[in-house]
Amino acid sequence: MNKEQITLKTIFALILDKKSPLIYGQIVTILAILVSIPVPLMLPVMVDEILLEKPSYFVGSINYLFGETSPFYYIAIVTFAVIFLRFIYYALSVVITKIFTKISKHVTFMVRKKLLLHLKSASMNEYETLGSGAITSNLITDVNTLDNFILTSTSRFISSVLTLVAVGVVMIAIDPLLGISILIIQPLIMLISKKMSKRVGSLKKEENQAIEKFQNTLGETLELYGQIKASNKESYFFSSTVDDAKNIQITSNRYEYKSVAYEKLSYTIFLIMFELLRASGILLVAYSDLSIGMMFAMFGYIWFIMTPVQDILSMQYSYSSAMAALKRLNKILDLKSEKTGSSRIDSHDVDISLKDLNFSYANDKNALENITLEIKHGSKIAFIGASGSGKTTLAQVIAGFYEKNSGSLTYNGIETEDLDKTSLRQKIFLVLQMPILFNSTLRFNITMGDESVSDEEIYAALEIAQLKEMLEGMKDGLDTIVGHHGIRLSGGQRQRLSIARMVIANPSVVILDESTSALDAHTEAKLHIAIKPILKDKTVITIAHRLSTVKNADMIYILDSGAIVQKGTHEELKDEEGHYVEFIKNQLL
Ligand SMILES: Nc1ncnc2c1ncn2[C@@H]1O[C@H](COP(=O)(O)OP(=O)(O)OP(=O)(O)O)[C@@H](O)[C@H]1O
Repeated sequence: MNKEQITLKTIFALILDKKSPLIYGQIVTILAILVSIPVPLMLPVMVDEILLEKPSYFVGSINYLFGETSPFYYIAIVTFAVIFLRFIYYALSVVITKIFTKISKHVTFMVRKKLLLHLKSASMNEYETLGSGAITSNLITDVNTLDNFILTSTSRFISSVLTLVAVGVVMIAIDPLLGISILIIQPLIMLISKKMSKRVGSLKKEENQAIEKFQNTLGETLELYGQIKASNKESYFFSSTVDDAKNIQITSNRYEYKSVAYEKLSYTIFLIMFELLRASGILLVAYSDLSIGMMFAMFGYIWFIMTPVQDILSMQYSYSSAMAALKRLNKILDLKSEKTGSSRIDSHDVDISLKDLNFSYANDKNALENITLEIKHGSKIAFIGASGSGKTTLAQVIAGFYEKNSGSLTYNGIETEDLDKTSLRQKIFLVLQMPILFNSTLRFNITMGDESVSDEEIYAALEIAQLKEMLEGMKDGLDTIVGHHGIRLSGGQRQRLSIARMVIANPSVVILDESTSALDAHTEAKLHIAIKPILKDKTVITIAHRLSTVKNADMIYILDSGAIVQKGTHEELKDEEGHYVEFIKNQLL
């Protein structure tokens, strides 16, 4: 087991962080129990002491405090006392809930924080094995399940057990036979009804699955609405969504009527047992010395212990769901962290070297095979190859996004494992083919939140990226919101924005992965001219399909099925039989 994992022990330790509220909470809980226990007893006692004229403790105490008075006042005083105790109980319950909610929210916050901090350093390869959907649901739903368990176990478990013990003592003192019968029968009935609710649990599961499937289909249908219309597939997609909606109707129908039937059945069993206990109570009054008042008190306690019994029984369910949630949460903590060291790249110049490097995406076959190459600082390199040959993968491994499986990857002679990854990312900038933007302002998307960048610098970067005209057309200028994933910008505008981001970041190594593929030839040419001085002293790795883009590179690497199959300058390769000649031929077609 990974030592980082969250276990019950971890949770317990987090609860103990709040030691004083915890102790205070338990003291208030005991007070609340002490206040609530006499309540069901007080008015029934009046039956004996007033109606059956057998004055005892209560009447005696009232006489002592207020002097002898009439039955009306005796009953009124006790009623006020009961109401008062109920209010006190209410106030104490609020305090208890406040204390324990605070404790459970502290624990769940710490759990969320631990998971987020782990995610922050998870390696990309590992992160992709779970995906954003599962992680989001873990961080929200599973942590909430845990929250529920912590709240109920810290606040209600001890109080329920203590209440049952206290009531048990009182009931046995009143009448041992009836007391023990109630203490055995009541939980037994609750257990039976719990078992019944388990049966409907599987129906609820079916309903939930149907809802989840509907949500997924609906989500995808709505997200790809435009594409569905463009491919004239509305009928197909919407009819399968309607089928999923129908499935919700069927499963909900089954679940809802059966759950009500079971609920009512278990309540009926409870009422029958209640009647039997009542009959036993009356028989005990008739044949033993149990008084009528005490009999009523016992009836009151049957209802009274319903809540603690229910709480204890539901704790088992809450415990098993919390354990299942923990298991899922620990999957996040099992994601291996990015290997990072403390060595930093201090110089501006970065020489990159790859030797016999292999890489595969999670358990797949190798996406990169025995890659060996040297990238000297300031050189201009190009990767070409068929679609799927591994160009982007290679660029991402060089940029430190993915971790190699074997071989060596060094920056200025420092192995990637020993390198502080933040220092690497300051030096390398990857301009993607399809940059995804934050749903924020243009300014934020260019500076990535770095407030030290002035508007003048941003305007200059936008001018180089050929976005000045676009900016002039926006009435909110740099404060224009770009929409979810940058939806309000065209593909070409997003690519240019990413280039502006690179200009601002001013890295030593720039990787351009088809970063101008969405531009028209005229804009692309202008951009190349504008960016040339910026790239002059930088290492530039270009991935491109156009001959004109790669022709002037110092070294061209040709990839096929994840391996370098040819390398050389344009001059060397153009006469060499192989992939490059094919590449040139294809450009001429
Ligand atoms: N995140 C990923 N998870 C799993 N496999 C992936 C992932 N990204 C790419 N691949 C696989 O790795 C191989 C190389 O993909 P890569 O994107 O590096 O190719 P490419 O040469 O850049 O292609 P293109 O020119 O189409 O962009 C492909 O077989 C692809 O299916």
